[in-house]
Amino acid sequence: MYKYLNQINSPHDLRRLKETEIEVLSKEIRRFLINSVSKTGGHLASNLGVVELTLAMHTIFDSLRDKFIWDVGHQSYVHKMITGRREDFTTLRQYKGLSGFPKRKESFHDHFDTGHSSTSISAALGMASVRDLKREDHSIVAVIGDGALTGGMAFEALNHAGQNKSNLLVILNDNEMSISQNVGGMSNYLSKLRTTPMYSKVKGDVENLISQIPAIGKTMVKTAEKAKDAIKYFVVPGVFFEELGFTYIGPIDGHNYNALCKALKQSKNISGPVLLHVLTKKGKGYSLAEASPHDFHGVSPFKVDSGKPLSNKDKVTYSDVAGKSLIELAEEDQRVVSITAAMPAGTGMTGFSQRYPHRFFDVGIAEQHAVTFAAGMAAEGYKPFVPIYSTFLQRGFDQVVHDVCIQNLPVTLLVDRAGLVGNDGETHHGSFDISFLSCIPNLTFMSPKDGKELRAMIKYAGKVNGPVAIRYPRGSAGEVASELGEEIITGKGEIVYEGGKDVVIFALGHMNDVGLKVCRSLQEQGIKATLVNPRFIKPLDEYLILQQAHRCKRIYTIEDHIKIGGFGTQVLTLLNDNQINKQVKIFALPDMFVEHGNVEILHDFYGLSGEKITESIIADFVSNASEKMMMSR
Ligand SMILES: Cc1ncc(C[n+]2csc(CCOP(=O)(O)OP(=O)(O)O)c2C)c(N)n1
Ligand SMILES: CC(=O)[C@@H](O)[C@H](O)COP(=O)(O)O
Ligand SMILES: [Mg+2]
Repeated sequence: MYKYLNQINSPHDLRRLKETEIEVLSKEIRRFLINSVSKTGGHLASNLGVVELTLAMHTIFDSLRDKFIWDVGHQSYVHKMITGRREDFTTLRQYKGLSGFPKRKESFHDHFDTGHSSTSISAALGMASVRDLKREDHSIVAVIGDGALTGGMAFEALNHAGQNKSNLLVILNDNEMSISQNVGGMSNYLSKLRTTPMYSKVKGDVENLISQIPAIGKTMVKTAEKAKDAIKYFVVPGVFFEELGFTYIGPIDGHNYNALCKALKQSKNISGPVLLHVLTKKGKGYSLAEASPHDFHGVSPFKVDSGKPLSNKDKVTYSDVAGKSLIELAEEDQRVVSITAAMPAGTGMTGFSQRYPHRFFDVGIAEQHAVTFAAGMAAEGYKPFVPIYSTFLQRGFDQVVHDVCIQNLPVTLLVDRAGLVGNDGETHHGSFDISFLSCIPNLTFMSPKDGKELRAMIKYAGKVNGPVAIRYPRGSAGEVASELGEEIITGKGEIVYEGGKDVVIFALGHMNDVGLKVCRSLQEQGIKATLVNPRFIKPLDEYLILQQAHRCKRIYTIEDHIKIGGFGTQVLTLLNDNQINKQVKIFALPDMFVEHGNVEILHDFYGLSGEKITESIIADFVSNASEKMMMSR
């Protein structure tokens, strides 16, 4: 079935194949990827686009000695396939299975872990600098997409690399797409490079030509220099990168294996940093993905013929609710705008962007900028909302502190993908936001138990004249009724289930679902439990928490977040400050990076499933009862 693919046991095997055989191999790789990812889910379109590029890199370089750094890393599947991990693709992104991103612990061919965007050039430059200090001579290659190039870190690194002068190859994989359509001035500049009449002109020819312009006399020299510069700007391809100190090669057809090999070889002989501009098609070889690369960027299992997902995708997600609620708010309040850092669809904002194109801003993969941009708008009297994944907000921490909260500006962070996200794993779980946000003065911080409450919280945020954050998870928000849900009052929680005084459970946000199951199971065992939805992480509903803590024998908290600095520790501090000396058990994630896998499996493993929590609470009651018996003897 896979004539040539089956012959590739290591990258060295590539060098035995002829050009025509590489062409067939490329098709086989694409067929393998489509079939395999259609069963497991994963990042498809980006990988289909880099087949020839990856093969050429492995032909010209030796990935055990030379170091490839894949930006974001979602396009590293082909690299994984030909570095001995093809068999593992049945387990892709599953619990204990193959990671969807490069992992140093997975293979000696992976030299740097990625997942968040725009880190590759910095990491590559760091490695190149050590190589130079040690006087070693291997190659370092960063592969960065046009989307990832919109991230500030990439520019910071280009700026440094141009001056540093270390030998370093940056391959710019330009497919004119981020997850959605790419945006920004750099993206426009790359489009111009694609269409320049100098398309394949080698820059040396042009520079030669320029150097032949005669310069006579002092004024003439100056004029000639100016003219040279002007000409250079018009005719030297990639002058932006050239001026930064890079040698620019390209653009090269990224699906032409021979041309790629030639350009990679050429780059090896150039001293200093080189930028190789490669043009590829996202989704190449799968017509549905070529036509709609956005839909096949990250997929759940799907039918290959139709491209339709296998499972029912009609569930309303928290992101959907956020998008709809923001449209409603924008209707009422002209000052409401929405800002995304390259995640319009993932954050549920497609509808908003269509409805209010002039009030919607996609700033590229630039979370820091997104937050400060929002602060600027807020300072001018607008009400910016920033829907952003919890994990990517980590990038914007200082901006939240320095630009939003110190000035007490009315920016609302819609912290999507809070808690464990599942298959993307440790780089993407949203398990730190409570720790890093709740310590910031002026911020109001909430978490809804369901979609209905999210809608109410967004409405409430619209009225707050200061910074607000609302955290909610990836996935289904349950049924969202058309009415708004209970009114949100600052610092007020609610009792969700009144079962009695043996146990009180404070469950944060979506963990109320679990909390409810636990209460019912405990009830069956004769343990009377009450469930409280605190709604607010900041300010805490101190009255309700203290009241319930006084009244109940045992106190538990549940959150989809790490324990350190989380919601439970704040409850603990409150009780301590109020001299309530009862034992509190915090159900939260441990102090470690949680691996990839299905969220239910992970929650169960880390003791956050209804079953595990119920068992643990019952065990407390049993051990307490036996302690009492021992003491009475
Ligand atoms: C800091 C950060 N923000 C957002 C993302 C989400 N994200 C993953 S891939 C991607 C688009 C990348 O586009 P590009 O680099 O051009 O790669 P392509 O998929 O087009 O090959 C985005 C926005 C991320 N991984 N990291
Ligand atoms: C690679 C990356 O960062 C994104 O593609 C991410 O995987 C999207 O996650 P969601 O599927 O939760 O939108
Ligand atoms: Mg791209």
